[in-house]
Amino acid sequence: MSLQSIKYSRGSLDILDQLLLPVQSKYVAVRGVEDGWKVINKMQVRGAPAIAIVGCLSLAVEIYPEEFESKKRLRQEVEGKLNYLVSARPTAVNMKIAADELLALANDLTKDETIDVAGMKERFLNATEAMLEKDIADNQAIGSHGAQAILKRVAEAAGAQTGTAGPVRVLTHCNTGSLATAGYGTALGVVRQLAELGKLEHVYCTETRPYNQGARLTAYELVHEKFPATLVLDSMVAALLRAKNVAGVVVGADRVAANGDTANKIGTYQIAVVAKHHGVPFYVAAPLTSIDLAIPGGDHIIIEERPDREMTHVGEHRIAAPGINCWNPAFDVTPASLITGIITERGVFKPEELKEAITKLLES
Ligand SMILES: CSC[C@H]1O[C@H](OP(=O)(O)O)[C@H](O)[C@@H]1O
Repeated sequence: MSLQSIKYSRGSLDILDQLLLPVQSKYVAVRGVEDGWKVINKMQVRGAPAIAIVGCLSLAVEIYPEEFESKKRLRQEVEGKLNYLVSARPTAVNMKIAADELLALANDLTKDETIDVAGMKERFLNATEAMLEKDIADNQAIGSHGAQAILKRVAEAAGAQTGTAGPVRVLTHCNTGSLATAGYGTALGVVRQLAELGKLEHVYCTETRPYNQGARLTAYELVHEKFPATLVLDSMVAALLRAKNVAGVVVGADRVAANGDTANKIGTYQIAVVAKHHGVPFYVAAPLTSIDLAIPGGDHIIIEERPDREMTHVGEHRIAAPGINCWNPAFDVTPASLITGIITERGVFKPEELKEAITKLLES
């Protein structure tokens, strides 16, 4: 059993093929950008942060053995390959943000007369490799901020001191753990932190049809960690919140707009509506690399639509009537009005505070 979604050393990249989990744990070699694009598009690797990291590392393994005639030639190669990688899946913003940052670095290095083409390539490789450790550190910070926010909320509701709250029951959707990131996870990082604090009574995970990230991946992680966990059907969330005293919902994000509207796995919006009805706090956990201040609201987010076969078949087994039409958006948008807080590595923000707070952080 492995929870390491990405194995990298300079010149070598392997990803855990998540289409085969949980019954088979098999790594697939990614030898360059073409392989990187394919494993992202086919969802052999998925999860907004993991998509960006695998995409950028696929470029790193491609350029590592190459000798470039000039810094301009290297920059041209980097720009073309990064734009190609961004096209693999349109909704998560992390790959686009990483591409923009790496292209800005390539532009700066091209102009820097103190660095030759070999030095530029080394600096570029170092920048892509740094994404792995930074993502894990960000996720641990998200976990800490998120756990404290949920416990504080529970204590306030009970009129008690924050330190006395819990243990709590939480619900999560899709997979936002080590299999969606470089490690530890975002929303599942909050669950891990609650468990590390001894404050996790129970975690419920939804199956997350049709790719079943919850049943296949999150359940895999929770069993691996020996957390008290229960799998529920996507259709059970209302009954669960009514019956099981869930203290909070925490989900991930693929793209958070400037006003806090959040695109996440299909079904998230529905859970947020049910949480509002039952007075259960609803949190989004996401690194700053999932926040897109360039778009004002959720209506501007492109929602990926995936093949009908993901709905009509489970593996090779057909479960839907031949000939039926299907609608298979991979994500939906939860309006900011349904979100209690957005948990980042720099703190927890109310949606209405997000744009100003993140702008200040990015300028500091
Ligand atoms: C920390 S992963 C964020 C996000 O990505 C997942 O989508 P997919 O499995 O299609 O890549 C899901 O929406 C997670 O919440």
